[in-house]
Amino acid sequence: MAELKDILYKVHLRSVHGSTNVDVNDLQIDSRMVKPGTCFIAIKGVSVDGHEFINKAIELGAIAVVCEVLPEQLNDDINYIQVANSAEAAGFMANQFFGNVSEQMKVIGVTGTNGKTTIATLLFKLFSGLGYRCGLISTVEYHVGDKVFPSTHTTPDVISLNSLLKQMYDAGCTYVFMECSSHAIHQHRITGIHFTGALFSNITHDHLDYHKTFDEYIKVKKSFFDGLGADAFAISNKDDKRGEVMLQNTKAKKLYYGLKNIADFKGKILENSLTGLQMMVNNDDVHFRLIGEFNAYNLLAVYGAAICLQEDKLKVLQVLSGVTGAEGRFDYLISPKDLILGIVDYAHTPDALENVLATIKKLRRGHEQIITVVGCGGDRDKTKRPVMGEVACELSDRVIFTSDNPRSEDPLEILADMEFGLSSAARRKFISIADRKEAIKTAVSLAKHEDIILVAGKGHEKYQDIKGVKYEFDDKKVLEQMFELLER
Ligand SMILES: CC(=O)N[C@H]1[C@@H](OP(=O)(O)OP(=O)(O)OC[C@H]2O[C@@H](n3ccc(=O)[nH]c3=O)[C@H](O)[C@@H]2O)O[C@H](CO)[C@@H](O)[C@@H]1O[C@H](C)C(=O)N[C@@H](C)C(=O)N[C@H](CCC(=O)O)C(=O)O
Ligand SMILES: Nc1ncnc2c1ncn2[C@@H]1O[C@H](COP(=O)(O)OP(=O)(O)OP(=O)(O)O)[C@@H](O)[C@H]1O
Ligand SMILES: N[C@H](CCC[C@H](N)C(=O)O)C(=O)O
Ligand SMILES: [Mg+2]
Repeated sequence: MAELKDILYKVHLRSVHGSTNVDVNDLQIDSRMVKPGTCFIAIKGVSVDGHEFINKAIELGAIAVVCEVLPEQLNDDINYIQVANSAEAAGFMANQFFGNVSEQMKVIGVTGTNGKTTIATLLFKLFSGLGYRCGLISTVEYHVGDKVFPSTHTTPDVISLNSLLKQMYDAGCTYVFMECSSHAIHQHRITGIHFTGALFSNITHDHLDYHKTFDEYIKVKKSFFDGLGADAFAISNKDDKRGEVMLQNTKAKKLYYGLKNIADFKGKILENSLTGLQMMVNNDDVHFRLIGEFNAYNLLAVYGAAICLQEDKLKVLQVLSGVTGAEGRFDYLISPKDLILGIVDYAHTPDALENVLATIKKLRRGHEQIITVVGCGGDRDKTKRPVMGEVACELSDRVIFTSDNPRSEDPLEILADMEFGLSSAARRKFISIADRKEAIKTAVSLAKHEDIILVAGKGHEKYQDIKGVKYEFDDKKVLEQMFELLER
C-alpha cells in the first residue's frame, strides 16, 4: 500500500485528472495482473500499446492510471496521471512502491554482450563464499538468499525486478549482483535503481533485430554507465575496442581490467588447460577452475569489483580460485567409452562461438577432431546466422547445423540462413539436421577416440521453443544419453 503522490516522486508529470492523494495497493504494467485498488501504468510496447488496455484495467478494479496519452473519455472515479514517458515513470514508481531498497543494499550491475551471467554468478559465489547473504538476478536463475527461482528474463520486467529486490532486502541480503541486458536498459526496466557498481564485459554483434544498428546498441549499453552516480564505481574492459567509450561520460569512478593493455586489474595467463587457468592477477599467482581466455577476463572483472568493494585481495583470490562457472557455460563431460569430450556452452553469438572454439582449439593436444553442433534462435537477429555458420565451420573439423529455439520461425529457413553464402571450404564441413537430438546423436557417432564435441547455443536451457510450445530439452542430458548408448 502506498500513497500515489509518494510513488510519483521523481516522475515528470504532465497533468493530473482526479487526485494523487489516494492509496494504491498494487502497481502493474500488465492489465491482466490488475486487482481492485491497483495503479495501472500504460506502456507503449514493442508488439502492442498498453494504452489499449486502460479500460480492461479499470474493469478489473484499477483506481489510478498512469499514461502518456489520456483516453478520450475520462471516468470520474478514476485518477489519471499523464506523464512524458510511462516506461521511465514505471521505473521510478516501482522503486518507491517497493521501498527504494536498492539504496539499502549494494547493487552491482553487469552489462555487455557476452559474459554477464558468468560475471554475475561468479560475484554471487564469491561474496556468498566471503560470508555475505546475496541476491542474484541472471539468465539462469534468481537467488534470494537461500531461495532459488527459475528466471523469466535475464533482467525481469520493472515490477518483478523491484519486487525481487524488495524480497532480497527482506531476506537480509546486503549484496545484489544482476545482469543488465540491453533490452532492459532500453525499456527502463532498471530505471531509478541505485547501483553501487557497474561492470562492462565486451560488446559485439547481437540483438540488432531490436536495436537496429550497432551504434544504437552501443549507445544503449553506454547509457547504463552515463546514469551512474558519483559515488559508484564503473569497471570496464581495457582490451575491448569500446571499453573506454563506455565510461566516457560516467560520473562514477573509472577502473579497467585487461590482459593486453595497461589496466588497474591486470592479468597474465601462465597456463590455460582443461584443468583451469593459471594466472597472474596483478602481482599474485593464482589457479582458477574456469577454462579459457574469455574466463580470464570475467575473473578479472570480478576481482576488480571485489577490490572496489573493499574486500581483502588474498581472501578474494582464495575463494575465487575454488569456484566453478555458471551452469551451461563451458560445462563438460567425458564419455566412458572412447573418452570423447562433450562441451555444452551457451555461445549463441558469433563472438561467443568464436571464443569458445578458439579456446577448445588451444586446449586440444593435436590429433583430436572438433565436432560442433550449433543452431540459431528464431525471432532473433537474423544477420548473425551466416556469420555463426561460417565461424563454426572455420574453427571445427565437422559441423552439424541444427535447430536452437526456432520459436515462430520455420527451422528449415533458419538453417538456410545459416548456410547462405558459406565459403567453399566451409561448405565441405557441414551437414544440416533440423532435429537437435538427432544432430547430437550424429555428432557422437562421428566422434572417434578423444575427439571433442561442442554443443553450442542453449547452455543451461531445459527446453526447446518450437512454435510457442516449450518441449523438454537439455543438451547436457542428451549428450549424456548418447554417450551411454556408445557403451552398448
Ligand atoms: C522485445 C522485448 O524485449 N519485449 C519485452 C517487452 O514486451 P513488449 O514491449 O513487447 O510488450 P507488449 O506485449 O508490446 O505490451 C506493451 C505493454 O502492454 C501491456 N499489456 C499487454 C497485453 C495485455 O493484454 N495487457 C497489457 O497491459 C504489457 O504488459 C506491456 O506493459 O516488455 C515486457 C515486459 O517487460 C517483456 O516481458 C518483453 O520481453 C519479451 C517476452 C522478450 O522475449 N524479451 C527478450 C528479447 C529480452 O528481454 N531479452 C533480454 C536478454 C537478451 C540478452 O541479452 O540475451 C532479457 O533481459 O531477458
Ligand atoms: N567475457 C567473455 N567474452 C566472450 N565470450 C564469453 C565471455 N564470457 C562468456 N563467453 C561466452 O559467451 C557465452 C555466454 O556467456 P554468458 O552466459 O556468461 O554471457 P551473457 O552475457 O550472460 O549472455 P546472455 O545475454 O545471452 O545471457 C558463454 O557460453 C561463453 O561461450
Ligand atoms: N537471452 C537470449 C538468449 C538466446 C539463447 C538462444 N538459445 C536462442 O534461443 O536464441 C535471447 O532471448 O535472445
Ligand atoms: Mg546472461
